[in-house]
Formats: sequence, structure tokens, C-alpha cells
Amino acid sequence: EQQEKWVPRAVNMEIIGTYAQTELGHGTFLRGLETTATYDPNTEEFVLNSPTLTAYKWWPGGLAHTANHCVVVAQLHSKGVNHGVHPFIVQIRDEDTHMPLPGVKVGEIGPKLSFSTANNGFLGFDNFRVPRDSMLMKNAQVLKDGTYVKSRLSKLTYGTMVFIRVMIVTDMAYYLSVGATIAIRYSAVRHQSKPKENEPEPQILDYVTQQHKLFIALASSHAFRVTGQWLWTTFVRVNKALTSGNADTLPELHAVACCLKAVTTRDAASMVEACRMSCGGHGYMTSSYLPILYGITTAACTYEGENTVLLLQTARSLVKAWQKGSKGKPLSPTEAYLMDKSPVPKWENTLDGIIAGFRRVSAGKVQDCVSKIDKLVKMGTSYEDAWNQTSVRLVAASEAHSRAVILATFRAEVSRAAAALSPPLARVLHQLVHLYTVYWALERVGDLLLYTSIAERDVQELQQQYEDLLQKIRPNTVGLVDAFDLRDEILNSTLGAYDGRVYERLMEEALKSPLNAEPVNQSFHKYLKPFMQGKL
Ligand SMILES: CC/C=C\C/C=C\C/C=C\C/C=C\CCC(=O)SCCNC(=O)CCNC(=O)[C@H](O)C(C)(C)COP(=O)(O)OP(=O)(O)OC[C@H]1O[C@@H](n2cnc3c(N)ncnc32)[C@H](O)[C@@H]1OP(=O)(O)O
Ligand SMILES: Cc1cc2nc3c(=O)[nH]c(=O)nc-3n(C[C@H](O)[C@H](O)[C@H](O)COP(=O)(O)OP(=O)(O)OC[C@H]3O[C@@H](n4cnc5c(N)ncnc54)[C@H](O)[C@@H]3O)c2cc1C
Repeated sequence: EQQEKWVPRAVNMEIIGTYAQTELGHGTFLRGLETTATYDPNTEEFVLNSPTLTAYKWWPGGLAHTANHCVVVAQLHSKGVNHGVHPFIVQIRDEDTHMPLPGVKVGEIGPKLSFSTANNGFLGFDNFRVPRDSMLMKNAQVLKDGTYVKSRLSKLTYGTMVFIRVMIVTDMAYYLSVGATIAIRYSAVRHQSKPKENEPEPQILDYVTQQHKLFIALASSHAFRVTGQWLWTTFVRVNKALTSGNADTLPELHAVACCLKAVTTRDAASMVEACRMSCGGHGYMTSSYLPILYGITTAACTYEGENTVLLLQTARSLVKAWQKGSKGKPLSPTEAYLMDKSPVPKWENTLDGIIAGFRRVSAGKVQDCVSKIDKLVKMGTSYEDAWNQTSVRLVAASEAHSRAVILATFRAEVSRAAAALSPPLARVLHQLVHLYTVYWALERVGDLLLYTSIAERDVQELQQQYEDLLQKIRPNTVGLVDAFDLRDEILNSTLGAYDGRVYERLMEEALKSPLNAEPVNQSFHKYLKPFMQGKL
């Protein structure tokens, strides 16, 4: 019924909405949100209120001057009892005049690192009344007399966040394809230095260091696209089960969505920054689009769940799985490897060997965390303090778990798809899987030395494998980014345009600057000249 009322109006854009959960005082700790929704059975309304400054909603995208409705997350009070945070759909502006409604204070939060078009806003309520059916009642309900009907699963309130986190993994694949396209095309056009006096300046793409900076971004885009597809399929399956009242697989989805969102956003932000830096000064131009792209990707490390907090959520699941598995109980498919108690096998410099190695690292780290927590608790430390003192290791265990999931999924999905591909295309995709896997083995070689039987000669061989792969991938690099098929209008980059006219585009963009409208800018007459004449 509520969906019939709101969804059609939202689909045809009569309702422009946003998700107003975060407040000035709380973004992570949702149970600490201060906005209240108090039920008045006499009028069958909820009274929304922002009791403090820190209760003001702060950050929701589009809230400042665009949205006329929003989903507000507030502490639900009825019959004198606080039932915790619940979602409400609330009209905040007049649909004709767009004026804020009486009792609503709304505005712009100010300049940000990037996302300048996101119109993030603040929102406060002064005893603002909304009808009872404003409470989104799919999970919990408040009856006309104020009786609260509990949801069958309180965490379903958090479902929106799982959905967005799942989407973000695929978003990161897209953003990395943009960064890799810009930086690799520019690296094919840019010639610099003279390593061989009797030869012309080479393409910077031929410097192996440049390949090391860029090819991992290209491979990661494919790895995250494939992992994002797998995660979406998992989300659809869990959501279907939830619809029929079965929430058994939700905890696993929450845990894997948290660590994949955290690791893919952190990787995307750092690799887009590497793409920017690999383009030298021109990568620092706004017209290259790389600084804007960095601003967008680094924001994802914060929104929809700050990365550390999410990695700790996954760690919470891994520790619980370890404790469960140690009692002989079955574990979820993504965490089942934690109970592999077989002896550490002889190291193999193969994809399967490296993937197995990352699973050993993750299981070893989780076991170390459990041991440290148990030891601290036995010494009289509270569980909460023991958890906090172990939290650096817990985050590392989550990252290792996430990497094992990405490596295994990337390899399995490309192997599965390869049968339907032409041999040359299959070969290139396998090279990207190989590069991605060996890159991370070298990045985390310390962990592999701690938890597997990898030896020095294996590491030397992996380094050589990596350098050979850079050489093999080089001839196909421009073709691989062209295959992302990103139009110039989408790339929006002087460095990444398909025609490679970088220098002409840089100059064309520069000449558009208002500061080039006249040969002597007014600042000379207002400031420089008086200063030079000692008059300032
Ligand atoms: C896709 C993007 C679109 C386009 C990209 C372009 C532009 C994007 C522009 C802007 C960005 C777009 C959207 C961003 C919008 C936002 O940022 S919305 C706000 C997001 N905020 C958060 O994510 C808040 C994060 N905090 C939390 O989730 C919780 O506070 C917490 C879980 C961290 C802690 O809460 P607690 O109540 O303390 O929980 P707990 O005690 O740790 O755990 C309790 C149990 O509940 C389980 N659980 C927690 N969360 C979930 C969940 N989401 N789903 C399922 N289960 C959950 C948890 O596992 C615990 O279970 P136990 O069995 O272990 O008790
Ligand atoms: C571009 C952008 C768009 C956004 N859009 C929206 C939106 O549309 N709607 C919306 O509701 N919100 C939105 N947000 C807000 C976003 O969801 C929050 O900023 C995010 O959830 C983090 O919360 P916080 O800002 O309170 O950070 P905090 O939680 O205060 O984090 C600050 C630091 O404290 C640490 N910390 C916090 N809790 C713990 C813990 N338990 N253990 C260890 N460390 C901890 C964090 O790791 C971090 O280092 C947006 C934010 C950005 C940047």
C-alpha cells in the first residue's frame, strides 16, 4: 500500500528524494542518532524533532536545494518507549513553490573535496508533524493506538546500506576503467626523456615503472566488475530468501559486502591517485578529470559505511565463524575455508597456490586475533577492550579475507567465461587475472612468509613472473582500455580523449578560462600596480 502511494510518484519524478540518516553528531553509530519521531495517538501523527544541533541531518546528497522528500532515519518513540531507529518518508518542501515546509530547516553544508554537484545538505525539524503512514512499515509497524509491532529481524532496517555497498563494488570497477583509460591513453601519447641518445624520446608507456603504476588499475577494474557481478547475484538470492522470511544468509551477505566495499573503494582511490600521478603535471589539471575522479573514489571510502568500521564488521563475522567452526558447527560458504586444519602445503607459484595462500593468511590472522582476545579476557580485560586492543589485527584479517574472495572470484569467473571467448581474448584476460594475483602476492609477501611455506626463491620467481606479465600485456594495453568503450563526453578528459590530441585540448581548455578574457587582468590595476608604486 505504501509502495503504491510513493513509488509511482518517485519514478515519475514528482518526488525527488534523498536518504537522510547521518547527523552532525553521528554517521557510523546509528543507534546513537538523535532525531526523534514521537507518535501522537490523538492525531495519529508522528512528531519529528531535532532536539540538539548534533541531531541535524548532515550530508544527504541532494538535500540542500534539490530534494522535496527524504527518507528520515529517526528514533521511534511510542507510548513512552524508544523502539530504536526506523525509516520515515517525509515531505520537506512544498511541491509547487519548493519552499521548505513550516518546521523544516534545510540548507547547503558548504564546499567539499569533490562531488561539488552533489548538493549535500543539512536538515532540522522543529516539532514537525507527519501522518502515521509516513513510517515505512515493511518491517516494523505502529498501529493507530500507538502499539508497536516489532520487525521479525531488526537489522532489516539496515538493508538499504547492504544494497548500496553491493552496488559500490561495481561502481569502483567503472571508476577504475575511467582512470585507467585516461592514464594509459595519455601514456601512449606522451613521449619523454632520452634513455638512448640515438633514438627519439619513447612513449612513457614503455617505462616498466609506468606499467607497474597503471596495469594493476586496469586489472582491478575487471576484477571488481566480476566480483561485483558475483556479489549482486548473491544479494538477489539473499533478498529473495528474506522476502519469504528466511534471514539465514543475511549475516554472510552483510559481512562480505562490508569488506568488499571497503577494499574496492580503498584500492580504487589509491589506484586513481596513482593514475593521476603517472600523468605528471597534466594529471593535476582539472581538465584531465583525474583530480575529480580521485575526489569521487576517495569519498566512497567514507560514505555508505566508513571503511574501517565496515572491515571491523566483517572481522566480527570472521571471529564468530572461527568460534562456531571450533565447535564443529558448519560455516557459510565464503568463510568455510577458515576451518581448513590440514597441514600447510608446499608452496606453489600458481594462481591456485596463491589463492590458497591468501586463505591461509586470513585464517591465520583470524586465529591470532581470537587467541589475543581470549588471552586478554583471561587476564581480566573486558571483551570490548580486548576487541579494541586487537582491532588493528582484526582489520588486517578482514582485508586478507576480502582479497582471498576477490582473487578466487576473479579467477573462477574468468576461467568459466573463457570457454566462450576467442583464444586471443581468453589469453589476455587470463594475463590480467595472473597479473592481479601475482601483484597482490608481492604486495602481501610478508603475510605469505608468516602463514605459508613460501620461500625466498619463490618470491624471486614471482617478481620475475610479474615483470614478464607487464611485458606481455603492454602490446594490448591501449586496446584493453579502448575496449571499455568510454565516450569522450563521458571521460571528460583532455588527456584521455580518443583522438590523442592532448596538447591541443589542454590549450583549448586553458583559453576558455575567464582569466584569459583580456591580456591585462584587473588585478594588475587594483593590486599589483599600487603595490609596485608603494601605495598598498
Ligand atoms: C551506489 C552509489 C551510487 C552512485 C555513486 C555515485 C555517487 C554516490 C554519492 C553519494 C553516496 C551515496 C550514498 C551514500 C549514502 C550514505 O552514506 S547513507 C549512510 C551510510 N551509513 C552507514 O553505512 C552507517 C554505518 N554504520 C552501521 O552500519 C552500524 O552503525 C554498525 C553496524 C557499524 C554498528 O551498529 P551497531 O548497532 O552497533 O551494530 P553491531 O552491534 O556492530 O552489530 C549488530 C548486529 O547487526 C548486524 N548488522 C549490522 N549492520 C547490518 C546490516 N547492514 N545488515 C545486516 N546485519 C547487520 C551485525 O552483523 C551484528 O550482528 P551480530 O549477529 O554479530 O550481533
Ligand atoms: C560524499 C558523501 C556523501 C554522503 N551521502 C550521504 C547520504 O546521502 N546520506 C547519509 O545519511 N549520509 C551520507 N554521507 C555520510 C556518511 O555516510 C558518513 O560520513 C559515514 O557513515 C561515516 O560516518 P561519520 O562521518 O560520522 O564518521 P565517524 O564514524 O565519526 O568516523 C570518524 C573516524 O572514527 C572511526 N570510528 C568510528 N567508529 C568506530 C568504531 N566503532 N571502531 C573503530 N573506529 C571507529 C572511523 O573509522 C573514522 O576513522 C555521505 C558522506 C560523504 C562523504
